[in-house]
Amino acid sequence: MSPAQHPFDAALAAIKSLLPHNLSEPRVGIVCGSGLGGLVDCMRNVVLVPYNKIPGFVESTVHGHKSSLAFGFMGPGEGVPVVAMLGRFHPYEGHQIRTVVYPIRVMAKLGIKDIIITNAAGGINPKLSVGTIVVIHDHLALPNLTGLNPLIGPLTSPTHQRFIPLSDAYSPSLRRLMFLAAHHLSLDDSALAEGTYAWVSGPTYETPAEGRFLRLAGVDVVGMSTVPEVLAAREEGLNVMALSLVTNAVVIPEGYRSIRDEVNAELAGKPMDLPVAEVVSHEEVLEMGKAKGEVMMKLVEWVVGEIPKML
Ligand SMILES: O=P(O)(O)O[C@@H]1C[C@H](O)[C@@H](CO)O1
Ligand code: HPA
Repeated sequence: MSPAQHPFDAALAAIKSLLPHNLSEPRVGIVCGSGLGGLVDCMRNVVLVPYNKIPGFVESTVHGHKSSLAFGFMGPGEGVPVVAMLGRFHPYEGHQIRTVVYPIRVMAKLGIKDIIITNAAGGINPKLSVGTIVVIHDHLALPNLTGLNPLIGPLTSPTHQRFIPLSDAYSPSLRRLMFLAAHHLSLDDSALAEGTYAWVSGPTYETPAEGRFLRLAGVDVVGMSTVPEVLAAREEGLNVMALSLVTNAVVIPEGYRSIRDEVNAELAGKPMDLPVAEVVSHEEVLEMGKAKGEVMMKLVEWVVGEIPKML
């Protein structure tokens, strides 16, 4: 790469050199969360571009995340040209926050106008069941509040605004389409919910106290991704929809668990029968992604088919 060349130009040139012309101008971008790479199965004429062929991209090191962009068509008829990230980058992998959002910027420069960002998340709101898909309408980004914001630093384009409002970050039109999709697919009301996503850095899952704190803060689901991508997408001027699949429950059951009470009850000859807190694992997260991925896939496919009719 010549020093005068902008890094985005190198990435765009590498991608385009590997694509047939009809796939090189995608309209919609999709980010596949943990266990949700099956979304590629509803794309046609798929061409994969491995991340290691794209300057500026790194590899995803997380199990369940591949490392390719998938280009293809989705939806009825000719279909809508889409690009899907099979595998994302998380700051906890050791990637710089700018690297984490770099693919979003590249997809924007390829011409996408709308982006659907998916993730696996822990349920904080006890009303949400494992397997529910949550349409995110707001977020609480603890790392942003303490200085890890992907938009810190020099602007990456002279057309970007320095200060980005987030009151309208999650497109009401796209969210509306999602609920129409659920109706169209005759899904139960409980299959699709709305809620606030908390971004935490990970890679540790929440302690019970952190779970309670997030609940008190009005959070519905918690995860380790998505928000940096949303911020970059908004800076790039994209319409954003973000979806969480609830893969596990975070909040511990009421009444759990005083060891002193337990010991005293045992000593009094009346052992307590208390529930044991769930211990979450990434394997469980991936399994739920596979089990419910098909519902997510059908919803996303329907929405993508409708997007060109939106304007
Ligand atoms: O990439 P996402 O947010 O879908 O993955 C979630 C958060 C962590 O990366 C991982 C924890 O199991 O799943
Ligand atoms: N916490 C944070 N991130 C997650 C979780 C969780 O419980 N489940 C899936 N991603």
